[in-house]
Amino acid sequence: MIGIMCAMVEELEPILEQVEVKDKIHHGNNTYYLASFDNKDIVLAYSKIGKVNAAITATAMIEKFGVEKLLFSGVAGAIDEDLKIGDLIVATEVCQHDIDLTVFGYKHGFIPESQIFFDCDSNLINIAEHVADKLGIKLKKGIIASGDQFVHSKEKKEWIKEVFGASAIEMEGGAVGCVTWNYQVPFFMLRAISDTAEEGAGVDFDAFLEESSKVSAKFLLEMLKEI
Ligand SMILES: Nc1ncnc2c(CN3C[C@H](CSc4cnccn4)[C@@H](O)C3)c[nH]c12
Repeated sequence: MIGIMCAMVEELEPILEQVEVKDKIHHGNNTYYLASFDNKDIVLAYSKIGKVNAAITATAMIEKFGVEKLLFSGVAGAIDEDLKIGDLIVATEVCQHDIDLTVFGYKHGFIPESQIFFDCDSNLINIAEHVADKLGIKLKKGIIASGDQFVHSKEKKEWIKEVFGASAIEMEGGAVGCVTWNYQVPFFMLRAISDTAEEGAGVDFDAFLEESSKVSAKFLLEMLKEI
């Protein structure tokens, strides 16, 4: 079983429209859609915004639905200057920029018995690169940082870039990476840029959420054909 996760309903809708939904299961204040696509069994859900909600959904996908690969599709704020609105980025690693135990001598993003960075699955990244080549689509790869805040400040964005080397910013991937690392389930995350994460990002976000969600969804569905 392949799991497909998003954070917002707007990110999931363009995927749901393209798959054959067989059943809907309500669980833990989420709706899980059991579907098939390209003769593959998939379960889809949006978690709601933020790392805790994302962790709940990722855990349920694994524990209740037995997913063996978890793929995330959605939008993100750009940190790297070469990322423009509508561009795609695949996460090589994810982290949580709002974890701070530095007073105890730990690095930003570190929690004891855990790790700062969680690797995304190299096989799925390779498939994404193959699909991008086939479709002639530019696909950036990089570290994506998550935190429970919508970043709309150049100063904050630059700090996250300096401390974590992140190329993009969002609010769920780091939590999903932590869950999949703990359960040893392959994790892949694709995001399309919706804003610059600087002053005024909220306006861009509202304007480009739907369009960028479709960019990510379309690419993810192409990937599903190759998995
Ligand atoms: N600059 C940014 N910083 C942090 N995260 C992001 C994202 C990615 N998603 C979108 C959404 C913003 S919060 C939200 C959205 N709409 C209504 C309420 N909250 C949240 O799920 C994280 C895109 N740009 C980002």
